[in-house]
Amino acid sequence: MPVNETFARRMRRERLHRHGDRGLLLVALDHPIGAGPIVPDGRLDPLLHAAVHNGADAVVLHKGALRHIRTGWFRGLSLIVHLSASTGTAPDPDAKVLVTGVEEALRLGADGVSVHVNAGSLTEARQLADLASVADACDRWGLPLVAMIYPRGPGIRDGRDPELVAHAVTVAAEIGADLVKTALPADAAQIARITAACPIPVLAAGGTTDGGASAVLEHLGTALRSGAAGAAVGRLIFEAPDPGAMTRSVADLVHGRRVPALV
Ligand SMILES: O=C(CO)COP(=O)(O)O
Ligand SMILES: N[C@@H](CC=O)C(=O)O
Repeated sequence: MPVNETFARRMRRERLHRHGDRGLLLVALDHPIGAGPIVPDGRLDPLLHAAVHNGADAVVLHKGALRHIRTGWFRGLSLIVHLSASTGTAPDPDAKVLVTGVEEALRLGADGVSVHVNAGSLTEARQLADLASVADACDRWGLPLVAMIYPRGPGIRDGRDPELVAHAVTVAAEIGADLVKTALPADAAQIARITAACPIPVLAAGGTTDGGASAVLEHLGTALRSGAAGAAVGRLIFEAPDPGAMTRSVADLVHGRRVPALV
């Protein structure tokens, strides 16, 4: 436990772990602002159903989505409200901006908040300042903060470069995040080095499914065996023919540390 953590923040951070172990599975549904609809009928409730019944600990949502889903899911799931956004069609899609704040997230019932920062982007300075102001508000309110930080920008050739990823997760910890989510490299030894050097738990992002679902599951398994504290997974789950079964496969890795049945 960090020595200067308040009772409220510690309680809320511990409560994120719905399965009583050290692993954390966040189902990330914060993609619609960036990429458009993620379900053909606009209904997120079936994905929430899949998450709550298959081992997820929390879901990540933008505030507007909360108007269109049932509250009952959160008897068995925690809610992380995502505070930042950009669209994929923007002149600079890497330029994330804050679209709501910590007090509003608390009014909405959040158990935690998340902020995305693209380290190396043209607007990195402003994104770091935004993360820092959210971290200060989280300190005031005792709310857990997840930093989603990725090396991304005009000078970044490989966003999974181990040196860049190690630096990025360190930035998140130094600014005051409780947890950091990033795209980890493929190599187990590099992941182990990154997670060992980072003072806060590192969550592995799922990432694109262009190489097939099995490749993403295999990567998540490697990350979890190499020091990742959990996973934040979106596309792998909401693009799956059976999101419930896919959530279960990831949850088995996160909570059961079992090698997945490849789908
Ligand atoms: O945390 C995430 C998005 O915010 C992870 O999403 P993907 O698995 O689609 O990369
Ligand atoms: N936060 C991630 C994925 C979700 O939208 C990103 O912006 O790349």
